[in-house]
Amino acid sequence: SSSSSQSCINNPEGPLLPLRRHQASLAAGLCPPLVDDETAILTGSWAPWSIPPTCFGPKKGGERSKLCVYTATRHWAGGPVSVITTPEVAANLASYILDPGVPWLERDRGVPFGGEVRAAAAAAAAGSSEPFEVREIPGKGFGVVATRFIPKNTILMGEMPVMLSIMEDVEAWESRDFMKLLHRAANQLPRREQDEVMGLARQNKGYIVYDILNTNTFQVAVDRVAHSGLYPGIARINHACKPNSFTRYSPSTLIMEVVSYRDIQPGEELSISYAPLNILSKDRRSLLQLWGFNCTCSLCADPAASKKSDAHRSRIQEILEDLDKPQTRTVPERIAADIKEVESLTEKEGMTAQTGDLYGIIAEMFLGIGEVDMAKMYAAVAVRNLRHYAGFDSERARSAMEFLGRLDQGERGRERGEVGDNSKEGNGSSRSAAWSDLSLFEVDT
Ligand SMILES: C[S@@+](CC[C@H](N)C(=O)[O-])C[C@H]1O[C@@H](n2cnc3c(N)ncnc32)[C@H](O)[C@@H]1O
Repeated sequence: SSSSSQSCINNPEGPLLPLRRHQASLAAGLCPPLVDDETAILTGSWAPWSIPPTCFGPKKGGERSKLCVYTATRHWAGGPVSVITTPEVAANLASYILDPGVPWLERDRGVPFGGEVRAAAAAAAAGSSEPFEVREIPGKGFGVVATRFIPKNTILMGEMPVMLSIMEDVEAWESRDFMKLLHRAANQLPRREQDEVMGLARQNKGYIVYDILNTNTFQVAVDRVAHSGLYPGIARINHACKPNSFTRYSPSTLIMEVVSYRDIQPGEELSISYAPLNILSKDRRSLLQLWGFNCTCSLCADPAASKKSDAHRSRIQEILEDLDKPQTRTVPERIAADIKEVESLTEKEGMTAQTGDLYGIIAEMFLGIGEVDMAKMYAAVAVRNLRHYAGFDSERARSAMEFLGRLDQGERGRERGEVGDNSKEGNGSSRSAAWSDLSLFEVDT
């Protein structure tokens, strides 16, 4: 077992290590080297970072590792990035900064990475202008407006972060040290990106770089550790409760993409939801306060509209609970009615982007009553949906694909007579042993 669980102090199983060449070095017992302020002095080397890192230790008596700022002036797509993180995360990130294996990833994804990334990476392939532009929007500062018709499911932007800043356990370090690192992270960027970052919206609350990050970042997983990621182009897109676009993040490339959620007409402002799509209006309102503005969408501001929407959302919850009841599961008509209602409600609420999880739950429910073919059908829908809305290499899509894979394997095993017949009819309470350990929603460790 020791060969399969070769472990480095940093996380060798993280999403940042899918490449064969990394597996080979892990097997050879080579972990990516840790780089911090001290190793930089001792070895005279801090590759792939362009500048030796600056670090601070944890609060007095703290157990946590150092916190450092790392800047690379040219990552694989051509741009710069400053990262405030631990030496462990930085070590796993290092080779990805140079080469995440994009052709290999694009084959899996089936679509090339879009927009700015391609432009930056290829630099050559100039060409058609973007179908949108940044404009001033009354009451909102700037915003992004479509200049041409944009069909549904168009990849509008694909961007690498210019700053990443760790979000987990931040109390482990002195906040004044953190602020110094933020300041350095911005200052170490080339002039153009520095100006771009400093020109972004802020709320005039507290220290300036901190304020800018608070107002503009997305939470992203870097080596499975939560960071806030700053994507300056995408940061110009304003919030709407029923948005016309959505974002998806690729943990193996760090790319954030903006994709149209429906057809968009010229002159229409591009919008994304800053809050999860499925929450109730009071939670949405208080969440949006974090960005320092009052939500004026009808879902927030119009009592009748938000009441109706909240009722739909609560009903969706109820249906999911109903599907979980053994007495529902013995009545095919009731299952069918539940699924139909849930589909109609999510459609009404503009929550199609979240139905991947829903279909996953339905697939598990069918598996639980031994309806393997139905389980497979819904699992396949979940996979398709999650790959599109959450991203082809997202954790959610990955676990859905694994679930589907295990269903297929179980099926083949069953054909070979290795496990008993699962397709018992009628008896909703007996969850066949052969399937019982399958679950789509495993907690990530
Ligand atoms: C990520 S920025 C979006 C771009 C920003 N409007 C700008 O000028 O760069 C977030 C900030 O935009 C403003 N904003 C975003 N969505 C808004 C909305 N629906 N209504 C009013 N202001 C909004 C808020 O000031 C918020 O703090």
